[in-house]
Amino acid sequence: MSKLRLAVILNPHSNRQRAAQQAPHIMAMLRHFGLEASLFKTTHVGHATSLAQQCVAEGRWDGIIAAGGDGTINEIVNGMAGSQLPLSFVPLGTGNDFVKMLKLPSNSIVEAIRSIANNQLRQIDLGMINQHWFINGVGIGLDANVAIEAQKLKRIKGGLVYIIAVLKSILRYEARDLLIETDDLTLQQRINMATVGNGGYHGGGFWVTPAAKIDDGLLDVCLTGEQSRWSMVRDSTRVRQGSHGNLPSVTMLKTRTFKLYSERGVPVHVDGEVFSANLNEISISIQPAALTIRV
Ligand SMILES: Nc1ncnc2c1ncn2[C@@H]1O[C@H](COP(=O)(O)OP(=O)(O)OP(=O)(O)O)[C@@H](O)[C@H]1O
Repeated sequence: MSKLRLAVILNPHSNRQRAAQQAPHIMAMLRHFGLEASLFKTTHVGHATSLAQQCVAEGRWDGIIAAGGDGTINEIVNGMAGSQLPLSFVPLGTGNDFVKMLKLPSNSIVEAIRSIANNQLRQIDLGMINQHWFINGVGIGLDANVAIEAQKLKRIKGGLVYIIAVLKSILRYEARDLLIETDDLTLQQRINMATVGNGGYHGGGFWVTPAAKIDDGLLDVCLTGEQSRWSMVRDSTRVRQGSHGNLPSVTMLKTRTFKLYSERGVPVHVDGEVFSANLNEISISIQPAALTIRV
């Protein structure tokens, strides 16, 4: 069998610039496992989408490898939509929430590349929000506000950014009155946070939608109603373990479509990146078996 020819799209900016140093190691490991690969580094926001579009159009690749975090995977998926080209993953991000669904032997670069070389293909679902693809999930409300606050803190480095962003959001974010429509329900509720997942892990390892499967043709939704600031902090350990489903403030749902209306507007993140600071209408659907992956 001839060698697989793979295009590696690497975001050197992932995990606070640490991904940049991994490029030589990744290329050496790909060669070691008998794969032929070329490296394309992103130079700006949105670049991974145009690189993926270019790879699809060229027609000379057997697959693309997303080397970065969830935001990079999202950009690549948006450049590959509709193509049959398989996508693989070398996790280099901060949260790496999507790849947690793939149950790779460990989170190491070598194991990720070993599994790519095994050449097992599978079909997975993708989500779509207002005409934009997502692979892992959409966060609406407080957690999207955290992403917005973190973006504002450009001058502060390291994990402190997230601690400040979380504290500011818990202290200042106000729950919104939302109208939500799913396949079988219409709800009118004051909501602090809504997570719509294809994958199960969000916000850097929180198991918010623990029943999610990436190939079941369904979205998993977790709605959190208005609650005191103290109970938000207290319940966060339950969310990490995925055991928050029966808390009184939490509603879990499965659906194919999810529509939301908010008069005041809500902040939204998609696959961990800020999507909008204020949306009044959101329409989300699941597209079954929309992406082929090689993992
Ligand atoms: N050269 C670049 N300079 C600045 N930003 C970039 C560059 N290339 C890509 N980006 C942006 O970096 C964003 C974040 O990257 P990514 O999600 O891979 O890392 P992360 O945030 O550390 O990981 P995770 O999302 O898994 O927590 C991407 O959405 C992309 O728009």
